[in-house]
Amino acid sequence: MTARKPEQPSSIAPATRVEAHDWAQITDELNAQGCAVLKALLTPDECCDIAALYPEDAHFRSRIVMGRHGFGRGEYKYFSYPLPDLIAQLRPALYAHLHGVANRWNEAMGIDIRYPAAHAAFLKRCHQAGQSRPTPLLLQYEAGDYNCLHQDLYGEHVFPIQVAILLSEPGRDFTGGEFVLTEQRPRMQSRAEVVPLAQGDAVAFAVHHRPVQGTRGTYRVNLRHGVSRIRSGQRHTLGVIFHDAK
Ligand SMILES: O=C(O)CCC(=O)C(=O)O
Ligand SMILES: [Fe+2]
Repeated sequence: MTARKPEQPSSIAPATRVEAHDWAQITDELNAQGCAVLKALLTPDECCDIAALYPEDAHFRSRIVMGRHGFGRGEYKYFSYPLPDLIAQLRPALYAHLHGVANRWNEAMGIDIRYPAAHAAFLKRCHQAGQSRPTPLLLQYEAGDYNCLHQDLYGEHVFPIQVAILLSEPGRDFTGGEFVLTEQRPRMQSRAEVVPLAQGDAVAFAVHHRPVQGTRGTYRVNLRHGVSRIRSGQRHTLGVIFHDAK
């Protein structure tokens, strides 16, 4: 007789794990700070499995060497459709919890675009406008690499929140390489935020702008994200962007 193995977190469907997070708190954090962390969204095994896809070109539509474009140093690859199962499940599950925040941000900023409840419906809108190439990406950094501050805009249609998942363990797999957000406020100096992440943690953050409640009403701030220099080792990230690309 074989002993039954206790249920491993990795046997729980990713969409179920998304549900288990405290979305009221994540929503509050996003509204207050423009970013929120989802602890242990992926298990260490899942992180290793996804990072191990990097050399397997059959999963990807293109490879970008950041130094060639002035994006920093390091490289990344965009997945092709169909996405690996785990990513294909996570993307709509995360979107379903984020579209409400996105709609309230647009309302507060006086933007009349609204996002449908289902990711498939939003993707249809992107695809009909010619944005049909998948945007989930896998990034790989070595010692000395970094990712310059940027915004992931790929056409007219933009979902205003994206998610990045750290696949490597800080201190063990790499040092340095902090996830950084900057927020540019109108007629004021910029604010920086460093987001501490452990392996498997996800950060949800504003893609390009968000509303901030000031004393004299709501104003719009402009955000960028990047990664500080990797001091040693190797760092992998999974990027989940909800709009597709031209
Ligand atoms: O490597 C990171 O943490 C940032 C990745 C990134 O720029 C993205 O997911 O859009
Ligand atoms: Fe990015």
